[in-house]
Amino acid sequence: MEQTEVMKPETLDDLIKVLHKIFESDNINVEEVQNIMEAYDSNPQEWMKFAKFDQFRYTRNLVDEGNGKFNLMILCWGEGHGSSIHDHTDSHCFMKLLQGQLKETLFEWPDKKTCNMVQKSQRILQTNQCAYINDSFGLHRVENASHTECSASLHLYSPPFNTCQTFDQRTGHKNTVKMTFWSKFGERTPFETTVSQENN
Ligand SMILES: N[C@@H](CS(=O)O)C(=O)O
Ligand SMILES: [Fe+2]
Repeated sequence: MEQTEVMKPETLDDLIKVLHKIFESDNINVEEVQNIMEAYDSNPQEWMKFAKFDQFRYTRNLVDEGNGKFNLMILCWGEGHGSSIHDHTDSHCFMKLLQGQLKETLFEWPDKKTCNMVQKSQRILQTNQCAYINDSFGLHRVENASHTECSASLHLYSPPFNTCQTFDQRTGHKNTVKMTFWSKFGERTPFETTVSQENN
């Protein structure tokens, strides 16, 4: 597939503009998106207004709805916060570190007969790095393993989705959970719509 030359987005707004352009097409070049997201140098001044932390669990903060083609959000991870093992509902998932580090652990889909969860690999993502996953790669769990620093990550999901499956590491049993936003466009989401968040 043709890849337009990688230009460097100078700001988060710039990055969002480029992403809109790329996602006008129905054929997504994963490497191109990954390169563009990685090329943006995280500047906390530009994304601070979206980054709302919670004391107890990681938060999902919607930044842009990508003309219906993608959801762009900032996830805020306090010390020790992590997600459960989960899938990505057949979507593309790009995850760029804006601040701190995150540990990503990959798992195979549970064995149909034994329900065993097999760990495939583990890596530490550094600031500005952009990782990619979809369901064909397997499942993952993401954690801020630091006890002293918080982390923030920019996630792009295409197409957008609002439920996923989570898996119990010991039994391989799965649950469908609703995913909600802690804030949208910098404004805290009203309480009623956030109580069912369960993916952490
Ligand atoms: N996929 C997760 C975050 S992560 O652990 O990759 C979510 O959207 O909440
Ligand atoms: Fe994920």
